[in-house]
Parts: sequence; structure tokens; C-alpha cells
Amino acid sequence: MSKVIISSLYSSDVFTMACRQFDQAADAINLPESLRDRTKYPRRCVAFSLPIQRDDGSVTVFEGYRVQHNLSTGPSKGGIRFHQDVTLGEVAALSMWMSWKCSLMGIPYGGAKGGVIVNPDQLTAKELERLARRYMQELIPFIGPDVDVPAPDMGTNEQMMGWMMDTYSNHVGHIEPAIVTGKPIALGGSAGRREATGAGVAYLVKLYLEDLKIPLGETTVAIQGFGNVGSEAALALVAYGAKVIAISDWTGGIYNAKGIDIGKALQYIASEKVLTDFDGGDQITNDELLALECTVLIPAALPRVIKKDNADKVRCRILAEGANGPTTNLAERMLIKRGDVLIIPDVLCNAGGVTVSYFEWLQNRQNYYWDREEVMAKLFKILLRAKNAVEAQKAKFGFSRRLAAQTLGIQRVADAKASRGLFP
Ligand SMILES: NC(=O)C1=CN([C@@H]2O[C@H](COP(=O)(O)OP(=O)(O)OC[C@H]3O[C@@H](n4cnc5c(N)ncnc54)[C@H](OP(=O)(O)O)[C@@H]3O)[C@@H](O)[C@H]2O)C=CC1
Ligand SMILES: O=C(O)CCC(=O)C(=O)O
Repeated sequence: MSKVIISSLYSSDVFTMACRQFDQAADAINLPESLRDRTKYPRRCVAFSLPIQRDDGSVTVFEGYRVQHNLSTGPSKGGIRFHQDVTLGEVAALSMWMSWKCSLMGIPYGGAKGGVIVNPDQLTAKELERLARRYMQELIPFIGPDVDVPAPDMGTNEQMMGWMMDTYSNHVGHIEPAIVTGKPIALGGSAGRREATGAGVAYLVKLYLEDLKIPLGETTVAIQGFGNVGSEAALALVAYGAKVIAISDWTGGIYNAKGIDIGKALQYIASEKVLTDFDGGDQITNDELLALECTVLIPAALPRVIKKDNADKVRCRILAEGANGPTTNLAERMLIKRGDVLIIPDVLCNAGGVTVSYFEWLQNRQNYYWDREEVMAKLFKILLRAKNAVEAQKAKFGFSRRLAAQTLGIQRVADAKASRGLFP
């Protein structure tokens, strides 16, 4: 397939954004022309029709995708997103970022991502189970523990990974826990995987606060998205001594200058599903949350929420990208020009999740399990190593932090491709 066809297949703002980042990084490291398109474009993608029976007996056909960006350094790896705004282009962009992320962390995986166009809140638990199982059923010819290993992302969770693992295991005739990560502990999930992404975000924030000499006790935090990543980052930052002053979900946010009781907010979500009417503070909109004066702003939901229109309104010292792709390229240039916001780029900031997914896969394959302490110690060691590598690259070449992180990731993927050669 020509790259013209590939580009139009994935055509979307977010894919264009990921491609422009790649082009800038490739120029910055003088990547040979012969390796550029080969490293940039996804290796393959699959699109599925996913018919499921609804509880009322009717049938709805959902649309789903899996994009495997790169398999040169190991099986491809990345989460599955259930969201109404999913597009093939978004999934492709997310798969590219997974490649650079795994490579930056020194994890022997390529990148992948999956998605289904669905609002999971509008399905019952039984319907979600049918959809998760059907997605895995369709994916079976294209994955395996050495080929492609999914995990949770927005709108999916441990339970869905459990159903997917069960569907795959029934197909192959034996239990195969290493086919997905982020599973329930009872099915071979790793200690620490649930909290890994948020805990990793919090750990990196702590390291950068130390660099800036800002005490944790004087740190205020605003978080957009109070799901797996946002809530776990909140818990970890509160445990470090910071104050979380704002949280939000798709319905809007809560602001409390004295600090939000995160445990109470989690209890509220567990019973009410959404933060609307949570009485832990004043109600604000998601736009207002992004413009709050705070030490640390953590977007932990959708891509492209910090953009040209609101970049000038951002008033944090550290922008910690828990989400993938939350800052558009133009908004990043505006923030860099301003010079008062330190951006921890997504491929570094939220890499705790895939790192512990790698540990989970290793534990599944060895059938030997580690305790949480060991998992977290290994995670923090890898995050610190990656942060130091990014800072060294930034200092050496005068790059932005994102360019530093992406050049490191891209160079390693390109080197692996060059070493493997081409088929005659
Ligand atoms: N899970 C992981 O391990 C990793 C996730 N990430 C990234 O982190 C981000 C969040 O993922 P995750 O926490 O797993 O997802 P979850 O589904 O667990 O949580 C997503 C959160 O975002 C909220 N949300 C949805 N739409 C909006 C909106 N329009 N405005 C504000 N908030 C919104 C959701 O609200 P509601 O629940 O009400 O819908 C929910 O609180 C994604 O970008 C993902 O790619 C990155 C690395 C690893
Ligand atoms: O845990 C994983 O394998 C992938 C996590 C993920 O989707 C991400 O880092 O964006």
C-alpha cells in the first residue's frame, strides 16, 4: 500500500499531530530517508464489525479497530479504548505513541492500540461483556502473547481484560494469561498494575517538583479525568503531601481550594458513577479546570484538550500528561514560548502503565509472581532512568522535553529496523 493511501486511511487531526511530531523528531536526529516511512507508519491495522445481542433481544453492530504499529522489537503492546469518539486515525496515532513509549522505557515491545466506537456508559454489564468477548474473538487470528498483547485504556478495565483472556483461553484450549495485561489479580494480573499509570505520573511529578525546588506541601494539583489514571495519580500525590484542588469527569468538575477528599470522591463515584452533585467543593466546567491556577495540571482523559484557544489560559507550573496526546503541537509551542510551564510529555509521564504491563506479562510467562513492593521498586527505577535519559538528551541538543523523549524512542525503533534489514 502506498503511503498516500495509508495517510488517508488514518486521516484525522490526532494522526496528523503524531505524524508531525515524528517528522520533527526524524529531522532532529537526521534519520535516513530509507528508514523514515518504515518507522513512521503502522505495520498493519484490522477493522471489525462487532455484532452483539442487546439485553432486549435486538442486535447492534459496533465498529472496532486494532492498529499494530511496530513489531520489530517484540510483540506490539497497547490498550483498548471504548469511547464514542474513537476513530481509526486516533487509534493509529495512539499506536505510534505506544511504540516510542515502549522504546523510551527500554521495554522489548512495539506499539499497538485498539478501539471500539461505543459509549460504554450506555451498555449494561452483560452487553459490555458480550462486546469485550466479541472484540477478542475477532482479534484472535491477529494476536498472541508473542504477537500483540492488549491492555486497558479509556472505557475498559480489569474485568474486561478478564473476559478477553477467558475468550482467548477457551479458543486455544488452555489458560493463556499472557494474552492481555491489566487483568484481575485472580487471573494472573500483576500487583500494582491498577495503580501503575497514576502512581508513575505522581512519581515523575515528585521528581520534577524536586528539580524545581517546590515543596510537596505547597503543591496544588488539578486533574481532568477521574478514572483509572486520574484517581490513582490523585491518591499518590495526596500520599506524597500535595493538595488536589480540582477533579473532573465528562460531566464537569469539582473545585475546592482547601483540598478535595479523594477517598470520598472515589466512594461517591463508586455509587453514583459520575461526579455531578458531589458535595466536596464548587462545581466547575472542564474548561475552567484547565485554566485553574495550580502547581500541577494533569490532563487524564482525552487527546487535544489543551489547544490554541486555551493554551494561554493554562496557569500551572508543571503540565503532567497523564492522557495520551492532550496537548496539540501548536499549544505546546505557545507554552514553550511562554517559558513558565514544564511539560512532562505523555510518552514519559504515563509510561508506568505499560511498564507494569510488561512486568505482568513476564510474571505470566514465568508463572512466578512478585509482590507489590518489588513491582513498584522496579517501576520507579525504570521511570527514573527514562527521566534522566530525557533530561540528558534535552540538555545535549537543546530539544524540548517531548522532542527529547520522542527522539530517544524513535531512534531505538529505527535502529532495530535498520539492524533487521529488508527482505530481498
Ligand atoms: N489506563 C492506563 O493504564 C493508561 C491510560 N492512559 C491514558 O490516560 C487517559 C485516561 O485513561 P484511563 O484513566 O484508563 O480511562 P478511564 O476510562 O478509567 O477514565 C477516563 C476518565 O476521563 C473522563 N472523561 C471522559 N470524557 C471526558 C471529557 N470529555 N472531559 C473530561 N473528562 C472526561 C471519564 O469520565 P466518565 O468516567 O464519567 O466517563 C473518566 O473519569 C487516556 O488518555 C489513556 O489513553 C495512558 C497510559 C496508560
Ligand atoms: O499497559 C499497556 O499495555 C498499555 C497502556 C496504554 O495503553 C498506554 O500506555 O497508553
